[in-house]
Amino acid sequence: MSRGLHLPMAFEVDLLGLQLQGQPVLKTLYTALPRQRWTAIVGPNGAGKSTLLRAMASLLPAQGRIDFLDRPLGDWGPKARARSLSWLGQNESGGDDLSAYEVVMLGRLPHQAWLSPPSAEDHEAVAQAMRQTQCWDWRERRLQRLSGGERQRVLLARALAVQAEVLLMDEPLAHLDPPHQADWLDCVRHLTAQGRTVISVLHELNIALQADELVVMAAGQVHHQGAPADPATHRALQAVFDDRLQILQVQGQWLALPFSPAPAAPPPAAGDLAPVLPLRRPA
Ligand SMILES: Nc1ncnc2c1ncn2[C@@H]1O[C@H](COP(=O)(O)OP(=O)(O)OP(=O)(O)O)[C@@H](O)[C@H]1O
Repeated sequence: MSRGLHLPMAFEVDLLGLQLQGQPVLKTLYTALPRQRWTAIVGPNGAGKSTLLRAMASLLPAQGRIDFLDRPLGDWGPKARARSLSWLGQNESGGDDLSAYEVVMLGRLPHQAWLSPPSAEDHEAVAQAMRQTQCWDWRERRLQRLSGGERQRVLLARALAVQAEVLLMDEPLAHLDPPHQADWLDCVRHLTAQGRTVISVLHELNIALQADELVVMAAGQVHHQGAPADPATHRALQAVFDDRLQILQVQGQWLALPFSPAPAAPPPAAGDLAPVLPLRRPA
């Protein structure tokens, strides 16, 4: 996705940099993320993926320009932004004493007036989101009593209950088993079919390769942006992962397989080279 294209964008990010505790974490960086699509942000550990996503969620101040739905992010009021932009963070803490239902209801706060009780519409949105992520059956259980994967499904339901136009998700598949990863994929496809936008940071490259668009990051910059089937995207992925990745197509689906370069064969020991001769009794 290059500068100057006038497709409708969920985000246009033109950064001069972002520092954390005096350390430059993001450098000069440009990316435009299309609306009604699923974009996956990938790259090695420490590339700056979460930092970029947090800057887009207004959780970190960045130097430069971030436009959200064609308006500068800073021009959005907190409530209007919270209704339009849903956030699922990485390893989120808090809410441990609340029931799963109460946690998901927190996603409805941007729709509620101060101190007013949840409306029928709020309860309906919560029930729908909890059924979608299959956590309705344990809605009465405290968050602290749930396994990592169960907890993640509750937090995902909270993000869905917002019913925002754009969803930002940092490592949404953390702790999810393969069937629930597949359910997450179905959920994302359902959201984009409804006209929503999903932007996710993912480590699971085989899942990321099913996105509509990939942003490949390395060392605080966008190294490449393109379609998952584009050979240039494959080359970029291989480059940022130090060529320790093979990208193959199996039954129409792109797969990324990590591999170790074969260790050099050790030189043979002298004894290994000696011909093995049949022993003969001397005549
Ligand atoms: N609060 C902080 N203060 C200083 N440096 C930080 C802080 N948070 C993160 N960093 C550094 O910023 C860099 C980018 O971190 P970030 O979490 O954005 O990377 P990432 O690509 O999401 O990594 P990962 O794949 O490991 O989750 C890392 O080198 C990290 O050590």
